[in-house]
Amino acid sequence: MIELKNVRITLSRRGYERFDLENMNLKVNGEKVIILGPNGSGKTTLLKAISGLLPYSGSILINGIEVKKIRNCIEYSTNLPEAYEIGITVNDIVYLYEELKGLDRSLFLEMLKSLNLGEEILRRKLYVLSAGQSVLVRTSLALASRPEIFGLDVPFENVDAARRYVISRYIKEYGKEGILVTHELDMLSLFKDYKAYFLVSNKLQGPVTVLELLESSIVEGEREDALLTIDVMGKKISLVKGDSGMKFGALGSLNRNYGIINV
Ligand SMILES: Nc1ncnc2c1ncn2[C@@H]1O[C@H](COP(=O)(O)OP(=O)(O)OP(=O)(O)O)[C@@H](O)[C@H]1O
Repeated sequence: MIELKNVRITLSRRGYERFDLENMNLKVNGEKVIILGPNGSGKTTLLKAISGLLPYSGSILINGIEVKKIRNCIEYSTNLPEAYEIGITVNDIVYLYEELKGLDRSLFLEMLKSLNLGEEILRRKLYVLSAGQSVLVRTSLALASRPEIFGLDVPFENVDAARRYVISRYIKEYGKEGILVTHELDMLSLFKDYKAYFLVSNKLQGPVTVLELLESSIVEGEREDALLTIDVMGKKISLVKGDSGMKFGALGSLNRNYGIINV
């Protein structure tokens, strides 16, 4: 189980504006959920904190244990590059992860094969792989350790259409529960029974099931019959059943959701 209670994460680098996520609350128990949200809304930041890669205040529990106290949580795997980019070859990472996370090498090799990635990739350093190859290798590494829980950041980014389908099959097959961050609306229809949350305007809003999302329309303002009302830059947008607004998947509707079109 992943549990976030009043989590606050502050990113600051000298000379850059500060970025804060606060009051993040979430419970993922025996299910896989999707987090959607505009560029820069903090999805990766949230996943990094859940993966033990960033400091936070409040509480992030993986199976009841505070993440900052866990050195290597065997039940949890992530595809975040920070967990792998240590300047060694994919093969060395495989050895390391067999040791550290119980990675199943033969499952990993089977995944590479079905993704049509030759084994020569094992001899290369992760950072010399193409963007798509890197994400496929990291996602396969995360899933081939047969984690109980996963946190996957944009596993379809830079991945071609054929391989997206292969990787989504593995995402569905492995891990009892987890968080999947994606922008790829085309892929949502493969995850219809998952719950979706929106990270917009510094709020984690939801859930609504992906099926409801795909069948819903977006209207401006608050509506009593709304499946979900989202705050987007101080304005309210409601997801409602039926065709009274713009269909969720229609051109422009997500833009509204993400606050690009001024409503
Ligand atoms: N070290 C840092 N110091 C200050 N701000 C940072 C730092 N790292 C990231 N940020 C900022 O934090 C915000 C959230 O970044 P994050 O990568 O979590 O967004 P995201 O929702 O995953 O975006 P995308 O959809 O583009 O991947 C961005 O505005 C980013 O510029």
